[in-house]
Amino acid sequence: MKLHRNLVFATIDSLHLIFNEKKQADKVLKDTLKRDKRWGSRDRSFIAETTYDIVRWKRLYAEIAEVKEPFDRPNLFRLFTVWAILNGIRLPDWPQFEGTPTRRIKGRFDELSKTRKIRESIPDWLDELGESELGKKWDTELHALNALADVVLRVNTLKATVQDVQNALSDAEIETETIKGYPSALKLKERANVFTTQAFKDGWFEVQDASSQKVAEMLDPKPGMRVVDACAGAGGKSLHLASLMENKGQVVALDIYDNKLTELKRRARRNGAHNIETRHIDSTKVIKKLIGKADKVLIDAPCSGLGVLRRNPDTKWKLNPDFLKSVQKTQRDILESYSRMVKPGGQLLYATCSILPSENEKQLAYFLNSEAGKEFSLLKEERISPAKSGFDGFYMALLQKQ
Ligand SMILES: C[S@@+](CC[C@H](N)C(=O)[O-])C[C@H]1O[C@@H](n2cnc3c(N)ncnc32)[C@H](O)[C@@H]1O
Repeated sequence: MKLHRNLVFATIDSLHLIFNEKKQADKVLKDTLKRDKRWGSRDRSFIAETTYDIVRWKRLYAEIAEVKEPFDRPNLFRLFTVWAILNGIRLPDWPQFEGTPTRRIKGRFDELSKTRKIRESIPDWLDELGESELGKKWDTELHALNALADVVLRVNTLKATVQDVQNALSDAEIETETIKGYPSALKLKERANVFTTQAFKDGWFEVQDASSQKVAEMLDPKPGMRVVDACAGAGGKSLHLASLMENKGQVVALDIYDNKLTELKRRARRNGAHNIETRHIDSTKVIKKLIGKADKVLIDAPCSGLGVLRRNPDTKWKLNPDFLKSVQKTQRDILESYSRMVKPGGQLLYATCSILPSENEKQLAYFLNSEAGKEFSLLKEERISPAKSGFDGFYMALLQKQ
């Protein structure tokens, strides 16, 4: 692979914004990729994949390069150099790469890789937490969470069949395959930008990991029901619920952030999902009005996001113990308060994209022992292990109200 100056500089600029200015990686890349209209898909992939790689391996690379945050420009180049050497890429004759200690980099990589928290590039506190919560399993889960995520699509059955989407993408030279056990999922055989395809613009599919597709399926909403998606965000699950309900009945999508609901409405229009009503939670009244009114309630709770590190590697560097504590309190509050929206005989599904029992099983046990939880019993639960499934880490528990 030949390194091109403007692509490497764009990568370095992105890393500066992510590491030093603490900007969100996906937003930074979205802006960076708009910078030059002449960049083709390979150029864009180089910038995005290299940036994500260096974010993912920040600790390992920084220790190999012996550099500390905040990273000045020469140090960002040192991180890039480590990435290039470890990926077997020949360095061009640029001043930034003069005197690169190739053998030392490889030697330090071998030496430092003996220590898990450096090899897997994770902060000390998070490594200790993972081990204390998951024991021996942490080793394999952590390793799996550093792999590159597949691109998985969910076919919008309101508009197309799996075969329709496969054919349309194949015409655009994007090959896909079905995934056993996931009826609406298609996996890309090779990474590609699917957002520019006509099928996407026409709302035939959404990009949604296979594990995430299990959530709405486990809730199993029926046409005609009233289903509340209590933490709807930009609506990944709301759209899936609407399609499982064949546009009949009502999906009430709630969130505390109105801008996310605005995005949800835009996506719903593209998807032809007409039975979604958004409501911004701007006071407790919004929940009160829905008490005892829902056949099914989905709580796709805010969480650490530890199950989706492959997709959002910068979460490793953004998470901190205080945030974790506060999000766990939010999870308990939400379960207690939002469970009241379920009507007698209805169902509640609690889900997170975390693999930590303290956000999952333990929250559920706490809820079931609380006053609000006494009316509920556990029907089934599922933990999706990134190591075993190859997809995102998720937890979901389905509860029945008496
Ligand atoms: C895991 S994300 C939801 C993802 C979304 N369901 C999807 O499938 O695309 C959790 C959401 O909970 C929202 N949230 C945080 N605190 C909340 C609260 N107290 N009540 C409702 N939603 C909340 C966040 O804004 C975020 O959109």
